[in-house]
Amino acid sequence: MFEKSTWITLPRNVLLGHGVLEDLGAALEDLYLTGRPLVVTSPTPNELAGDRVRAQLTDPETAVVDDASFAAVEEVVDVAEAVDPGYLVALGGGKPIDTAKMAAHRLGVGFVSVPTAASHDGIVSGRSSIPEGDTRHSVAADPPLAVVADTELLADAPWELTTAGCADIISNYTAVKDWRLARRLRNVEYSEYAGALSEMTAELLVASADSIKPGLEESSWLVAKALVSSGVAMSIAGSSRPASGAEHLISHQLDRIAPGKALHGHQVGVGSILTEYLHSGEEGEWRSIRDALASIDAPTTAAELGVTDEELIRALTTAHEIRDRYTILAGGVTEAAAIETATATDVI
Ligand SMILES: NC(=O)C1=CN([C@@H]2O[C@H](COP(=O)(O)OP(=O)(O)OC[C@H]3O[C@@H](n4cnc5c(N)ncnc54)[C@H](OP(=O)(O)O)[C@@H]3O)[C@@H](O)[C@H]2O)C=CC1
Ligand SMILES: O=C(CO)COP(=O)(O)O
Ligand SMILES: [Zn+2]
Repeated sequence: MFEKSTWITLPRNVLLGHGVLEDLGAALEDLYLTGRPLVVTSPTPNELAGDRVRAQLTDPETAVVDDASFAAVEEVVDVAEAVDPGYLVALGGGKPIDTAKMAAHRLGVGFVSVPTAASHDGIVSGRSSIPEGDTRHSVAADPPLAVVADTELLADAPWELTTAGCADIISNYTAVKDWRLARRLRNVEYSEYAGALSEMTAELLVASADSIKPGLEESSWLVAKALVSSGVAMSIAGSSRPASGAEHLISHQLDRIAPGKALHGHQVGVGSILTEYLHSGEEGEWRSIRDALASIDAPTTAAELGVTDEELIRALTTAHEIRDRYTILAGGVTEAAAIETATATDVI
């Protein structure tokens, strides 16, 4: 008997382009949302775009969070208790969007994603990435009901946020390799569609690398399209697997070992150079990944990330402890192997 089934949840409206922030009100109307809106944001995005967002909402309340954590989710839930919101509006980078995503899930309401930076592919995904103690959870939530990604706003953000988004996409290459490895060795459920979409997204972005330059709004357009596509791959998979493999584990570990030093996207990009080398050795594609990162001004070394060689090696040797996700790191990489990998790839 045939017993397979799937349930894919995707945003209903994706508005992407110059000036679309002014269409937020129309996008909300199209969703028939009712009740008070609660804007979940962080300090810089609130300052940059909070008033433009609130001007399109009826009787909005705002919760400003500083990070993506279970405590931040509780802060939002506390504000929501007084407001009884009908829906949330997530405004900012990956951290407020992840926080709002989880809070919306907790509160049983929908949310709309308004990114202020093209820095990560959680804009559309149905998962939140939340650190807790020695681990990092990929928490199931719902994707946004709508995404309003204004390329004018994204292009005004510091260039390194856009290069971080590019690197988060380039890391899909190794994430999918890890996913396939886990299917072969651990019989992990694998989606050909999600894997192919994730890889194709990285390929198309790398093919457009010449058009990704600071000061060009076109760059934000290209990167934001890729971020949406990668988020859809995660929604199809029902997991962050298509966009998060061992390179992400290394980045999550760096967040613990050397907090605040580098952006998520930049860390996963460097992680991808290392894990591609671990997958395929000297003859593998690690140079292509490094060159793709360099071509869009993303870091390719520990020094460019602002972390020490020792911190990088510690992250590489301990990354497998972060969560129970089978990757090329399997039971761990010895210090000698980590040093050889990082040296051979010029990461240290
Ligand atoms: N759920 C998922 O599927 C995914 C989740 N992620 C998560 O997203 C996070 C990374 O996202 P990222 O955006 O780098 O992190 P942040 O949200 O911390 O944003 C990075 C920095 O950019 C600032 N900022 C945001 N917008 C602007 C702007 N327009 N102009 C100037 N500064 C701005 C933020 O300010 P401020 O400090 O005020 O916030 C912050 O300092 C990680 O926690 C990662 O795990 C990443 C990929 C996928
Ligand atoms: O960053 C992600 C995809 O780019 C997802 O993060 P996780 O590794 O927490 O699933
Ligand atoms: Zn990521």
